[in-house]
Amino acid sequence: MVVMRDVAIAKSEFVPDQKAITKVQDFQELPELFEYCSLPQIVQYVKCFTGPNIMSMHTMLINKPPDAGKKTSRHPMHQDLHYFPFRPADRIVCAWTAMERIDRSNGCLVVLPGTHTGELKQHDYPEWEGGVNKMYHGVRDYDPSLPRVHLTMEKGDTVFFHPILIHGSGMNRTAGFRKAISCHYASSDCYYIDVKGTTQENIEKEVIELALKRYGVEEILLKDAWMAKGRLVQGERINL
Ligand SMILES: CCCCCCCC(=O)SCCNC(=O)CCNC(=O)[C@H](O)C(C)(C)COP(=O)(O)OP(=O)(O)OC[C@H]1O[C@@H](n2cnc3c(N)ncnc32)[C@H](O)[C@@H]1OP(=O)(O)O
Ligand SMILES: O=C(O)CCC(=O)C(=O)O
Repeated sequence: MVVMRDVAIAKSEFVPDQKAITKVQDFQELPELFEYCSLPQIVQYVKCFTGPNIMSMHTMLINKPPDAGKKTSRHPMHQDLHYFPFRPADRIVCAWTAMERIDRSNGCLVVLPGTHTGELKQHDYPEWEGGVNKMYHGVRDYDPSLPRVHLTMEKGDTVFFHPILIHGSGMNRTAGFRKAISCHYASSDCYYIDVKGTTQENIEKEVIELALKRYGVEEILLKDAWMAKGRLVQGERINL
């Protein structure tokens, strides 16, 4: 499990530690939270994309904090496939469930409809004055005039989306912590790719640096990190 703090709040001396938490990632070994990933109400839709052999690859409990005034609570527009060294993209899907009412005031999801039919684009850190959270890469070039949809969701509403869909989320302008839970699923028939020489090389480099710093692990590839995180939800574990 990785506990992540908002960069602006983590660097402030005045905020109690737990008030800085922006997300808990990789909860696949925590039964109470992992129950979300196998809920029949969710899996019945996931199966339409993955088929019967379903792996959970990435889990997040997102706790977007009240913005500290630096706009770091925003999540830049990105494509999740940037982080994933496995394919095909059409066999990967994200389920994202609102744990309370989420609208523009507390930083709802923003999507660019139809972009899932495009290509994976180059991602980098956005040039934001107030700082950017670690590994929150954004799409370098997308057409800012494309129509945007802000997803207002009620507690328990779930959205399912493709890993090439360009999406992000806005600033939390309220005093509350905006909560959502999500799981990225993939078919266990998916296969790993080598990201060397691709646009994903920069995220692999960061993951390798983090693995060395946090766990003292040397000589890993992006796919090794994912192999360790993946967990079977249903069916048979094949390639992943
Ligand atoms: C990899 C899979 C992604 C899947 C795709 C889904 C889309 C996404 O969610 S993208 C975002 C993914 N982000 C991540 O996975 C990041 C995971 N986070 C982490 O690993 C840690 O929280 C990490 C490395 C940022 C901080 O680790 P932690 O052990 O808490 O650090 P800590 O010892 O307190 O602080 C170390 C330094 O990092 C800084 N820091 C703390 N939090 C952050 C942050 N959010 N961003 C940037 N710097 C930070 C601290 O201020 C400190 O700086 P300094 O050395 O200058 O004093
Ligand atoms: O919950 C959010 O604010 C955005 C989550 C997201 O886009 C992601 O983690 O990929």
